[in-house]
Order: sequence, then C-alpha cells, then structure tokens
Amino acid sequence: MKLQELVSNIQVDIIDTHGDKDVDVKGIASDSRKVSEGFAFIAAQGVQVDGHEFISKAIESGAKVIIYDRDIADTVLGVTYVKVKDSADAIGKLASAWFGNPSQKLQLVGVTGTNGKTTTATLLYKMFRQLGYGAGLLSTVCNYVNDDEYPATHTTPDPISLNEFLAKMVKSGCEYAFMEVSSHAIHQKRISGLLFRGGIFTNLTQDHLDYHKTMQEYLKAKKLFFDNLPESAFALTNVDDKNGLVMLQNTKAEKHTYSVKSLGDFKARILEKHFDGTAIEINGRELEVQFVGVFNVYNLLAVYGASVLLGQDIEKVLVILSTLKSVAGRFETIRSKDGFTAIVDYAHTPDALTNVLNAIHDVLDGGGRVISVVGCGGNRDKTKRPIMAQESVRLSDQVILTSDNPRFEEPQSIIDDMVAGLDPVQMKKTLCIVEREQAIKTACALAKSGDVILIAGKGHEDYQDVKGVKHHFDDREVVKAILGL
Ligand SMILES: CC(=O)N[C@H]1[C@@H](OP(=O)(O)OP(=O)(O)OC[C@H]2O[C@@H](n3ccc(=O)[nH]c3=O)[C@H](O)[C@@H]2O)O[C@H](CO)[C@@H](O)[C@@H]1O[C@H](C)C(=O)N[C@@H](C)C(=O)N[C@H](CCC(=O)O)C(=O)O
Ligand SMILES: Nc1ncnc2c1ncn2[C@@H]1O[C@H](COP(=O)(O)OP(=O)(O)OP(=O)(O)O)[C@@H](O)[C@H]1O
Ligand SMILES: N[C@H](CCC[C@H](N)C(=O)O)C(=O)O
Ligand SMILES: [Mg+2]
Repeated sequence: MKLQELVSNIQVDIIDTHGDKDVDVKGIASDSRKVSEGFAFIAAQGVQVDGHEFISKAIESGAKVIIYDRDIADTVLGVTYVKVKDSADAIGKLASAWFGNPSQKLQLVGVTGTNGKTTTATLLYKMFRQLGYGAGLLSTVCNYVNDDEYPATHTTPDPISLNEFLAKMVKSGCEYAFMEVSSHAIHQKRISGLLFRGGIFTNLTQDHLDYHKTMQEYLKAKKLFFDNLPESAFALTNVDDKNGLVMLQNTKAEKHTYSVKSLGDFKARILEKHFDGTAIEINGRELEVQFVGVFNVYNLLAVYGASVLLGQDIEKVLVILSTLKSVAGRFETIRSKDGFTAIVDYAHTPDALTNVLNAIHDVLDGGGRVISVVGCGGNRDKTKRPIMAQESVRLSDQVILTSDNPRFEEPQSIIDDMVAGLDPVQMKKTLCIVEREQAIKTACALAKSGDVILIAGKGHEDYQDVKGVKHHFDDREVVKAILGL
C-alpha cells in the first residue's frame, strides 16, 4: 500500500512530512524488533521506554517510513518521515487502515469493567455462535475466529495484532466480534480507530492502582471508552454499580441499563440459589441458569441485554442463556471422592474474592467449612494485598496464603504484605505456605466431607510467572492429581 493511501483516509493530525510520500509500505510495526524491509515504523512513548529510541534500529531492519511525535535529531536519506500529533493514537488508526478497517465490517462489542469482562464477552461469543452466526472473541483466556483458537497474551491485544485478528474474523465470515477492553488498553489507546457497535460496563472496584495510581484515574480510563462511542452504538451499563451511570454521562451512544437491585431496561430477580445453578427471572420470564453467584447473574443479564440490543429474538436468547456453561477457570468445581469440593476461580481482586466467597456461602448455607487458598500477583497493585487477605479471612474458616505469579518480587514479601492486613486473632486461622502446590495439598488434607476449598487467583492460567519465566502450573491439574482423579 502506498504511504499516501495509508494516511489519506485516517483522522490523524499530521504535523509535517519529509521525504517521498509516494513510497510503497510493505507492513507496519510499532516494535522495532518486528520491522522488515519496506515497513513503516511508528515510534511511540511507552510505559517502560520511548519508542523513538529505536528509530535507527528500525531503519537498520529496513524501515522506509518513520511515523513519530517527538523532535528527532537526524534524518536518513531514502527514509520518509511523518510527524504526527500523537503516535499512540496513530498506531491504532494506521492498523485499522492497513487491515482494511475490519471493525467497520463487523458488529463489534467491547466489554469493560474491573471484573466480569472475560465471562461476559465469552458468553456473548458463545451466544452468537449458538444463534448460528459467524463470531469472534478477543479475551484474556483465548481468542477465537469462529471455532479456531488462538492463544491470548493480553486481555486487549496491541492495536496491530488486534486489527489483524478482526481482519481474520471478517475474512472467515464473522458478522459479530466481542472483545474485552481493559483500562490499560483504553489509556494506551490500543482501541483507537475501532468502530464499536456497542459498549458494556460491568463494574468498577479496586485493581490496577500500580498503573492508574488513583481510583479516579482508573474511573476516567473506563469512562473514556464510553465517551468515544459513536451515536450508532449502544452503551449498556450496570446501574447497581455506583459508577454505572457515570459511564453514560458524556456518551453519544444510545443509553441502556441493567440491574438486579433496582430498575433497569434489563432487570433480573434471583429466585433460588443452589450449587449447580440459579433460578432467575429476567424481564418477567423465569429460567434456570447453570451459574453460581449473584455476580454471574449480572454477567448473564449483560449478555441478555446486549443480545436483545443487537436485534436478537428474546425467546431464542433465553433458551441459549439457560444452556451456557461457566468459562474456563471461573468457578470450576472439582469434587473429591471424600465428599468435599474444590473450586478453582480467577478472583484476583478484593471485590471478586468477596463475591466468590459470598456465592460459596449462599449455596453452602452453613453446611460446611470454607478453606481458601489465596495469593496476590507480584509487580501489580500492592494496596490490594492486605484487603484480599482480610476478605479471605472474614469469609473463610481457614486461609492459606500462598504465591500467585510473584514475577520479579520475592514471594515471601508479597505474603508479608498480605499478612500486614491481619491482626493476631485473624492470624489464628491463617497459614502461610509459599509453594502453591504445597498450599493446595494442605488445604485438601484439612478438608472434610461437605467442606469447600476455594483456590483463587489463577483460574485458567497454566503457569506460575517467576522472574520472567513461566513455569507450568495449573491449579485444576494440581487438585485433580492430589485427589487422585
Ligand atoms: C505496562 C503496559 O501495559 N505495557 C504494555 C505497553 O507497553 P509499552 O508500549 O508501554 O512498551 P514499552 O516497553 O515501554 O515500549 C515503548 C515502545 O517502544 C517499542 N520498542 C520497545 C523495545 C524495542 O526493542 N523496540 C521497540 O520498538 C515498543 O514496541 C513500544 O511501542 O503496550 C504493549 C503493546 O500494547 C503491551 O504489550 C505492554 O503490556 C505489558 C507487557 C503488560 O504486562 N501489560 C499488562 C499490565 C496489561 O496490559 N494488562 C491488561 C489487562 C489488565 C486487566 O484488566 O486485568 C491487558 O490488556 O492485558
Ligand atoms: N460481574 C462480576 N462482578 C464481580 N466479580 C466478578 C464478576 N464476574 C466475575 N467475577 C469474579 O472475577 C473473576 C474474574 O472474572 P473475569 O475473568 O470474567 O473478569 P475479567 O474482568 O475478565 O478479569 P481480567 O481483568 O483479569 O481480564 C471471576 O473468577 C470471579 O471471581
Ligand atoms: N490481568 C490481571 C490478571 C491477574 C491474575 C493473577 N493471577 C496475577 O497474576 O496477579 C493482571 O495482570 O493484573
Ligand atoms: Mg479478562
């Protein structure tokens, strides 16, 4: 594609161009390590380093176009330089243009919020596949183009991979695409240039303060997604969350709400909770769903609302809703021969932990003890550590604090940060076991018939990330091996 053609139809503020504008562009990259002969390299300021530092590396690798937004000292003959106002914004828009604007050819729905993104987006994808449509999914657990699976590295991929996936979906005949929109992605403009048909807000509770610093900044990032939705989109929000309506304040999109506790366009009522599912009512229609926990009623309600807003038949949607099953690593139950149950769940925030433990108590109904195995990620929000320990102790009979992706931190010092939230009385029900496998073994040894063990934080993850190396570790495999299943 000619450079002229690439930049002509996109809304990027070009400040200056230097060199041949007629040059043929063979590919685009924002990472110098991915540049090949004839590529355009987009230099952007990152969180760790400044991409402008890699301009000469990119040219050595064959870049013939450099798109940048900071002053640069030298230019190289035979290379075209395009100065833009905002490189991060340009990457997304150039990626869209390069891949033929795939989001404009799909009905793309984004899901944002602290918890429930993977669940909601995955269930929407499953819903639309079952309704008979071609559909794709971009999620933390796995990416799908119809039934083809592609491993996921991020919750929201970088703009170039993202548009490449969407283009693959278009080529494979998908009409719908569902994706998670993380706050990091909004803040870093990974979604610039995408045309959304809808946006869904799940909830906002504490997480990622290492990155956003304050809850206000975290909220601002989430809201920006809705501020940027077009008039042709719908914005569907959870009004039971205290920031639900804030998301709609400045959006041009058509506003819709869902609720369990108050009124909303989509309204659910919980009729009965049990270990294998929940009886609910949605907009006056009763159904049995195969999910446990009030939080999952919210996820299902969002799926229902979005499906209806996308024009689907209410009856068909309800029938499929009752057949949907939980997502990998979310409230996955494993029963021991001795009569206790282990639950592997991805709860890695204070709110998720509280919700999942409450859901367990709701169905246990005082029948057995709850033993929790909990850790916190290294190089992530440190302020959530003592709170997660407190919530675990408050809602469990026995807690085992352990490791969950220590990354570049000392596992024991992460546990110490968790312990700092506990007083001596709370410490009486707490054990600290650094080795996660040993922690799970201990929990299984302590459990008796009727008890529930919650193994939180890793869900679908099949690794333990230690000092940049991902060692194979899968909670579900470990539990099954210990229980001889
Ligand atoms: C902190 C963070 O979010 N970083 C993300 C960000 O990196 P960055 O652009 O800031 O990278 P950088 O290393 O500072 O480099 C700056 C620029 O120089 C370029 N570069 C760098 C090195 C080089 O040799 N050559 C080169 O050209 C880079 O390609 C980049 O364009 O943009 C990259 C591309 O989109 C991401 O891969 C990267 O994710 C890192 C690996 C990460 O761990 N991110 C996590 C925190 C994250 O994004 N998580 C959310 C989910 C959170 C949740 O809700 O649970 C997610 O969406 O996955
Ligand atoms: N709607 C919800 N409200 C609160 N907690 C939830 C909700 N849905 C799921 N959870 C809890 O949060 C955990 C993570 O759920 P899920 O993977 O769907 O969220 P996510 O937003 O995609 O997370 P991430 O930001 O890591 O991608 C679940 O295992 C469960 O414990
Ligand atoms: N997307 C989240 C996942 C956290 C999962 C947990 N296992 C951890 O490593 O903290 C994050 O990167 O913060
Ligand atoms: Mg997710």
